[in-house]
Amino acid sequence: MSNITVCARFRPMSSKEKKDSRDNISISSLNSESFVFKEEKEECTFSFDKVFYEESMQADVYEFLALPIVKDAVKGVNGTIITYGQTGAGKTYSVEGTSILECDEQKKGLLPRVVDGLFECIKSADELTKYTVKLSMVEIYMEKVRDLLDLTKDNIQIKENKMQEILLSGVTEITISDPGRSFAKSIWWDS
Ligand SMILES: Nc1ncnc2c1ncn2[C@@H]1O[C@H](COP(=O)(O)OP(=O)(O)OP(=O)(O)O)[C@@H](O)[C@H]1O
Repeated sequence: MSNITVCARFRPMSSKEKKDSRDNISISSLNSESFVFKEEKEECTFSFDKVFYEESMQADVYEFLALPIVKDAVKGVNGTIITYGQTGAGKTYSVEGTSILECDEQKKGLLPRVVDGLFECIKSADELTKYTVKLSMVEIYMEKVRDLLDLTKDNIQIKENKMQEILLSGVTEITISDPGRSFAKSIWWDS
């Protein structure tokens, strides 16, 4: 498997989209890695590491895409998860779920699952290894990095150290000791 995994996810169409949808455009599944996009007489096949179709569950996306990254992180390997897509495509749903405070197990997104998974992996790791879990939250807006845990830091600089690690200089880091606390803290800081 390569170092980068790229997946596509379809979400169910809204009632408005169903009403407005054009008959001359269709998407058909070939298998779990490819689909065919058809417009008029033109056909195009798209292939990914995995395609999550409309009926895919949040747990499927987590297990395929995020769990390997969580397991690697516990072994000291850096990982990143990026969602990309036009407005309304389903990025927030995939990452957070219907709400970041959502209790519905099925609809929980990647973020709460990653936090739970991280602590699960740490719990089952050997007792000789000591872990520290820290949380930072930033947003990039108009080319500036803003610290969401301290809004006075509105122009955080991205730097590289001698070990070629990318750092957000001066960003707020809070130490997290259990999964529940990470959300309580981030929500408390946010409000
Ligand atoms: N896989 C899914 N299953 C069911 N509903 C979904 C799914 N993905 C997205 N939705 C719903 O579609 C709507 C748009 O999704 P969402 O808000 O996640 O889009 P977004 O890409 O984050 O948009 P924006 O860039 O505008 O913030 C929401 O009502 C969301 O609940």
